[in-house]
Amino acid sequence: EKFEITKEQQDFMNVILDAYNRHQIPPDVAKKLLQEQYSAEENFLLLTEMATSQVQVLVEFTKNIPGFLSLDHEDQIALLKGSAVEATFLRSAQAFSTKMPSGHTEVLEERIRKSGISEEFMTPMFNFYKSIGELHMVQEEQALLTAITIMTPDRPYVKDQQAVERLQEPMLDILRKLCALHHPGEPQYFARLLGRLTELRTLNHYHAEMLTSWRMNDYKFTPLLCEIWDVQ
Ligand SMILES: CC(C)c1onc(-c2c(Cl)cccc2Cl)c1COc1ccc2c(ccn2Cc2cccc(C(=O)O)c2)c1
Repeated sequence: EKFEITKEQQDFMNVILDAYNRHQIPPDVAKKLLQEQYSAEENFLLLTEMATSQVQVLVEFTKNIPGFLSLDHEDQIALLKGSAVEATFLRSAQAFSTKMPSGHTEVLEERIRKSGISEEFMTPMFNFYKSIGELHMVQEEQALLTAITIMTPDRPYVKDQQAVERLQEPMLDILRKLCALHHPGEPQYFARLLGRLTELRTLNHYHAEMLTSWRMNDYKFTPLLCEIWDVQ
């Protein structure tokens, strides 16, 4: 049956979901959101800490995606570097729309709005957060969409794109079936999810500009962020 999730697909899904849930931003980092006082510098430092923690979470999650560790090592790095910003946008969108305890969301939005990011990037960023929130994704869909984003074959410097395609395709098939299962009344739901992946790519461009403007104002990043985002 076209939409029947097979036993091995269910097992695969459980591996991805367990990895997605096991690696969370440490609660003390999320808690700081409420405590630290407001200033552009303080907000930037908090967001930098969250982004750094998010990259560590991302690396651990990625290592648990079946097949990732058997890829060429340089391709593993190319996939992580190529997807880090998109995966963080997805994770931060999900933090906004579901997991954050009430009250955190407003504080988080406030801190992002006052962290030295110029107005022109706020609109696309918060439009994306809104468009993800409106999808009401279940956890499995969130976890799979993140894994699919990471396993994007046409990232810069990926040598063996076919090997990445072979890992991404089975995940797209499971996602298609999950969408039919969890959103029976919306036959276009799967297509809408994939549309978000296209929107994500445009955010890479805005993010590169955000980095440039922060650096021009002498904001500093952590070594891990400098490495994954190729700055400094
Ligand atoms: C270096 C820093 C200023 C930065 O540069 N670009 C972005 C940046 C920005 Cl400003 C937006 C989107 C992507 C990036 Cl990289 C950021 C801030 O990055 C983050 C990273 C993670 C974020 C946030 C916001 C929320 N989250 C996720 C989150 C927070 C708290 C709890 C949980 C949880 O899972 O429990 C998750 C910001």
